[in-house]
Amino acid sequence: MNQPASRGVDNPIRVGVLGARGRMGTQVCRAVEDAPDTRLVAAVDAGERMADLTDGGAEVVVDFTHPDVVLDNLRFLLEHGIHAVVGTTGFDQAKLDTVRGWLGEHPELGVLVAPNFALGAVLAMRFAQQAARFYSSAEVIELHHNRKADAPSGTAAHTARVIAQARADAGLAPGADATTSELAGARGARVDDVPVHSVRLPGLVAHEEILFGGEGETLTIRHDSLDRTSFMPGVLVAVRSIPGRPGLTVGLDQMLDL
Ligand SMILES: NC(=O)C1=CN([C@@H]2O[C@H](COP(=O)(O)OP(=O)(O)OC[C@H]3O[C@@H](n4cnc5c(N)ncnc54)[C@H](O)[C@@H]3O)[C@@H](O)[C@H]2O)C=CC1
Ligand SMILES: O=C(O)C1=N[C@H](C(=O)O)C[C@H](O)C1
Repeated sequence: MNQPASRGVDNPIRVGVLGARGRMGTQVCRAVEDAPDTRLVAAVDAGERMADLTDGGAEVVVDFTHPDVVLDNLRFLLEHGIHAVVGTTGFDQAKLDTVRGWLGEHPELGVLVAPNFALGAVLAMRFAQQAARFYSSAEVIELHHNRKADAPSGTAAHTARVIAQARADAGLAPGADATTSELAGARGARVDDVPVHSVRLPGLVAHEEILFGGEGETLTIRHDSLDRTSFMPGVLVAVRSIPGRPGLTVGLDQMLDL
């Protein structure tokens, strides 16, 4: 009986990159070229030929583009039988449901949507989920470089949702405070009732603090990506895993043994 060929140096995974000229895309191209078991077969940016992905025989495409274009990209990939690893942010429940619907027509394909590929950020979200039921109040502060397109960050929004869900699962009401805002926005934006604050400064890369408050104590969980290389091990884990994970996976934690 024919066994599927195992992947490695002699049979590398053929990878395409969308957003290939961007801050993340350039790093992903380099990481894919440097890894022994992956080969970069197409690097496509805005206005360039999507057909390069199919001509190059891409099996997996990594997307770091823009929230406004990522769904169109995904539809193209699924229609052409290509698995997707998506780092682009801006995925709410409606967008995830759209992708799930498309995957229903392509049950053999896998899509990972991950708000953050840095190991420490994934752990921080997991720790926040564990802490949530022990504290009445939580707030998220995300800090990023000033070229970032969106606010709040995908990671902060996901973290807030995870905290809210953990509280709801434990039967807890969201924490209250007595403050009246004198100025709109002074208490941040609300994601599922968790306040989220966005800071944008040149010099920053990607940072998140999750603050919990209870009787006479606080707990702060902080993660710092100091360089975009921090995301690359997670991207490569996802590229290797996604061909064996049909359907929609949300969060890199699903592919790690946490
Ligand atoms: N999940 C994660 O770990 C991370 C996610 N991100 C997210 O990745 C996305 C990109 O971030 P950056 O690389 O910093 O942005 P960037 O602006 O440096 O790069 C985006 C690139 O996508 C290109 N692009 C736009 N439309 C395109 C299209 N239709 N097809 C192909 N390419 C297209 C742009 O020309 C640009 O080169 C953002 O949503 C950001 O939040 C960023 C870092 C880590
Ligand atoms: O745009 C970025 O830089 C980042 N985007 C992601 C997000 O919005 O959470 C991940 C990381 O924070 C870097």
